[in-house]
Amino acid sequence: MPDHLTGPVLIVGTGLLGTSIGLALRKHGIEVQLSDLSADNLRTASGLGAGTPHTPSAKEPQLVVVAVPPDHLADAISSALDEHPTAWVTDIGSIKSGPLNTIAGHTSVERYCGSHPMAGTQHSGPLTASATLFEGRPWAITPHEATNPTATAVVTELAELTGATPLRFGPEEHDRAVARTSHLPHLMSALVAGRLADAPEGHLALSGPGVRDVTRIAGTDPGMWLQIVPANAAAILELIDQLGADLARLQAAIIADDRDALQQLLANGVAGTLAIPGKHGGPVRPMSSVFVVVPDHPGELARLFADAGHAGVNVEDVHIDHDPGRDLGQVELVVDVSNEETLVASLTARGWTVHQ
Ligand SMILES: NC(=O)c1ccc[n+]([C@@H]2O[C@H](COP(=O)([O-])OP(=O)(O)OC[C@H]3O[C@@H](n4cnc5c(N)ncnc54)[C@H](O)[C@@H]3O)[C@@H](O)[C@H]2O)c1
Ligand SMILES: O=C(O)C(=O)C[C@]1(C(=O)O)C=C[C@@H](O)C=C1
Repeated sequence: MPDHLTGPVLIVGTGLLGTSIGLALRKHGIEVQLSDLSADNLRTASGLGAGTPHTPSAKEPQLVVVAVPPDHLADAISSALDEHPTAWVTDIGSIKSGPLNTIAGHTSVERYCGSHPMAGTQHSGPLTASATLFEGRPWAITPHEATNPTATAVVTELAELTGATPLRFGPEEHDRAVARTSHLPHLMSALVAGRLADAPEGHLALSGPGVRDVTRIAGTDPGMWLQIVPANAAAILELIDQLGADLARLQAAIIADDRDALQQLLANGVAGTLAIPGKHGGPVRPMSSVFVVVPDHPGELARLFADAGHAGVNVEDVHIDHDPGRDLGQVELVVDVSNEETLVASLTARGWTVHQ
């Protein structure tokens, strides 16, 4: 077996993640075989061009990527090691220690190296998959003590080929890290969104970008999270304890109108947002938002992006808001702060209504 990624790659589980990995690998001409318990998802993924359904006569895979729901990871990794005795095996599940502990006694466990791309959306299933899902995102590579170094190298190459940035973590360290960066944020988003579900009539008409930013991920199908949370309970509970203490401090500060205490809690939040690394794991670059009023007609967004392109400005992020009751939308273009004035001048000259 070559010690770098040549394929074929067998993807087990053709949902959002599995199909996105297949699409990204096909762009590099790597042979991708697909399998799934759901014949519908398998058909959709292969129809989208993520690979071809795996058959018993298919060429032996060099690498198996297990992309099934968290509760089924250990069984699927173990089956992959049994059924493909010459293949390296990885999984891309959101938690690493539990599945590893279950398969630790497998006679071929050295062929397994866990991994976890920090990329996703609030949707599941193959239909919303994208070849570019992983671009610029971190991808944890989590070898265990007995992992063969070639398995680690091949899985690292998988992450790189999809455009992600591979980062090495031990499995337990990984689980503690994602409790903070993924699991707690998801649960808090769900709790804040839960306060909206029983809002008095009419109040939600005042939903601006703030509440949308905080609650987007709460819209995810709870199925995956019902499996992730118990699998990382200890690390999540430790953070909930800390957060509980913060909430008590916040409550006390508000009751006592203690501006200093309130300032400290808010400043901590600012420090937290600044600590998040930028794209590709680089330092955070200062960004600016340019808001553009866009008529709610076909083709207007394409025209706006083309005009931003003419200005020579790279749009780093986009958010779209609809103005309730009006035939207008507001598009927030997030750009490097050094490009803000150029973009505003260029879009204004081309007839757009722009706010900063
Ligand atoms: N969605 C995300 O944001 C995200 C991000 C990173 C990692 N992950 C992890 O990736 C994995 C897949 O998540 P997803 O969002 O693609 O889920 P998904 O629900 O979109 O897809 C899961 C797929 O696995 C199939 N499946 C279930 N059990 C199977 C089995 N035993 N054998 C073969 N196929 C099986 C299902 O039919 C489905 O097609 C999960 O372990 C999740 O923790 C998800
Ligand atoms: O963007 C999103 O929708 C996600 O929540 C993706 C996200 C995360 O960043 O927390 C969710 C769970 C996965 O294990 C990895 C990525």
